[in-house]
Amino acid sequence: MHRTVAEHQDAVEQVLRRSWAAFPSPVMDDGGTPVPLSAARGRVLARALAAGVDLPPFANSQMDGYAINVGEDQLETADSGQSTVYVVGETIAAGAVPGTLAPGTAAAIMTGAMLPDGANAVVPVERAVPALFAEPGATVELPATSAGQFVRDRGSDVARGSLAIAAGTVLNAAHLGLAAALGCTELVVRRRARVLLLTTGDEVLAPGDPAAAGGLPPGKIFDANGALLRAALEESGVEVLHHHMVSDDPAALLRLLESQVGQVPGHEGPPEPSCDLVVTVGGISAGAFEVVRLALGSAGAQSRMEFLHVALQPGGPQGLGTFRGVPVLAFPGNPVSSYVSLELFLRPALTVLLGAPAPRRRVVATLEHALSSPAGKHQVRRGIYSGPEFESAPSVREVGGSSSHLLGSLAQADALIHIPAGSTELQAGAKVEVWLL
Ligand SMILES: Nc1nc2c(c(=O)[nH]1)N[C@H]1C(S)=C(S)[C@@H](COP(=O)(O)OP(=O)(O)OC[C@H]3O[C@@H](n4cnc5c(N)ncnc54)[C@H](O)[C@@H]3O)O[C@H]1N2
Ligand code: MOO
Repeated sequence: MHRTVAEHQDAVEQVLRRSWAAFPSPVMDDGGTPVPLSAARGRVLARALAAGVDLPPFANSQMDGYAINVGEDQLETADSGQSTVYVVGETIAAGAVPGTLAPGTAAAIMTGAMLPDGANAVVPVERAVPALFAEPGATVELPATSAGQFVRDRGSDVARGSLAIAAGTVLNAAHLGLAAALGCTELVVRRRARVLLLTTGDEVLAPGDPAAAGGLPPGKIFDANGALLRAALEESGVEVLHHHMVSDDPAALLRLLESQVGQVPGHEGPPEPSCDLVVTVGGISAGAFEVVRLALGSAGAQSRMEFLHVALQPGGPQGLGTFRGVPVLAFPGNPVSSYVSLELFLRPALTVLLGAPAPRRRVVATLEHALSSPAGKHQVRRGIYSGPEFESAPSVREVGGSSSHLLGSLAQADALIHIPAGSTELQAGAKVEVWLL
C-alpha cells in the first residue's frame, strides 16, 4: 500500500520537527543573529522591528512648488478658480532647515524639503503664475488650495514606536528599504537550516570533470541534480553547507556520512550537529546498486530510515529518517523526481517549521488540452501558465511529458500541474490546481 502525498508530507514535517527539537542548539525559533541589510533578503526576521523614528521624520513637501499658509477652513475654496498673490520668500532646498514663513509670503520649496513653520500647504510650481521659481521679493499668484495639500506629515507613513516589520516576516526588498529608512544597518534574522547535499551514481560526472574533456565517456552523464537541488534548496531559504558527488559504493557513502554528520564539539557550550539536514538524491529504488538504501541500511543503530513508495509520479520512491539524529530525506535520482520531491515534501515543511520560504502561490487554472494520468497516483505535470487577461480566465498547458528525466521541459516550465490520485482522464477545459514556480 503506497503512502499518500498528504501522509508523506506529514511524515516529513514530523521527522524534521522531532529531530530539530532534540538538537542542542535550536534550528526552529532560535534567538536570531544580526546580519547586515545586504545579507537579509529572503531571511526570516527573528524579532519584531519597532520604528525608532517617524517616517517621514519631518513634515515635507510632496512637490516642487510654493509653501504657503492657508486657513484651515479653506477646503471649500480649493479648485474654485480663486487665486491669491503672495510675496516670494526664501528658497528651501531638500536637506535645508527653513526659517518661519512670514504671513502673506510663499516660499519656493523642493520635493522632500522641510516645510517651514507657518506653512501648511504646497502649490506645484506649474500652477503658479508665472509658472517658475521667482526671485525672493517678487510676487507670484497661486490658485486657492486646501490645508494639507501636497504636504507629507511627520509620521504619516510609519509612526515612531509602531510595529514596522513583524517577527516571522520573510524579508523582501520593501522590508529592507523600510529598515534602511528607519536607520537600521542590520536586522536580527533566524538562522537557516544547514544542509549536506549528496548526489549519487557511478554514471555521474561533475560538469568540467577532466574525464569528459574529450566529450562524455560512453554510459556517463553529467551531474544535473547537484546544481538543480543546490539552487532549489537555496531558493527554499536553506544553506547548502557542502555538496558531494558519491559513487555507488555503499561503504564509501557510509564513511562520508560518518565523517560529516553528527555531534561535533562546538567552540563553546554543548556540541553542535555538523548539519541540520541531509538530502541525498538517487540510489533508493529497486536496482542492484542502490547506494543510499544500502549504505543507510548497513549503518546499524546510528541510522533510522524507511524506504517507501508514495502514490506520486514523479517522486514515487522516497527515503525518510535520521542518521545520528540528523534528519535525512532521500529523494529519487531522476532530476524531475528530485525537484518535485523537494517542492512537495521539503519546501512545505520548511515553511511550517522555519517560517521560510513563502509558500508557492496556488491557483486554479483551466487545462488547455486533455490529459490522462495513471490511476491511483497523484501526478505532477510541468506546465506553462497563462495568467488571467482582460476577458480570459487563467489557463495552463503541459510542457514535455510525464517522464521524470525531462529536464529540458522542466526548464521551460513555470508551473506544476497537480492531477489528484482519483483523476485519470481530464478533458480540455477541466479545472486543475497549479503551483506557480
Ligand atoms: N524496478 C523498478 N525500477 C524503478 C522503480 C521501481 O519502482 N521499480 N522506480 C523508478 C522510479 S519512479 C524512479 S524515480 C527511479 C528512482 O531511482 P533511484 O532513486 O534509485 O535513482 P537512480 O537509479 O540512481 O537514478 C535514476 C535516474 O536518474 C539519473 N540520475 C541519477 N542521479 C543523477 C544526477 N545527479 N544527475 C542527473 N541524473 C541523475 C540516473 O542516471 C537514472 O537515469 O527508479 C526507477 N526505477
Ligand atoms: O517517480 Mo519516478 O519518480 O517517476 O521518476
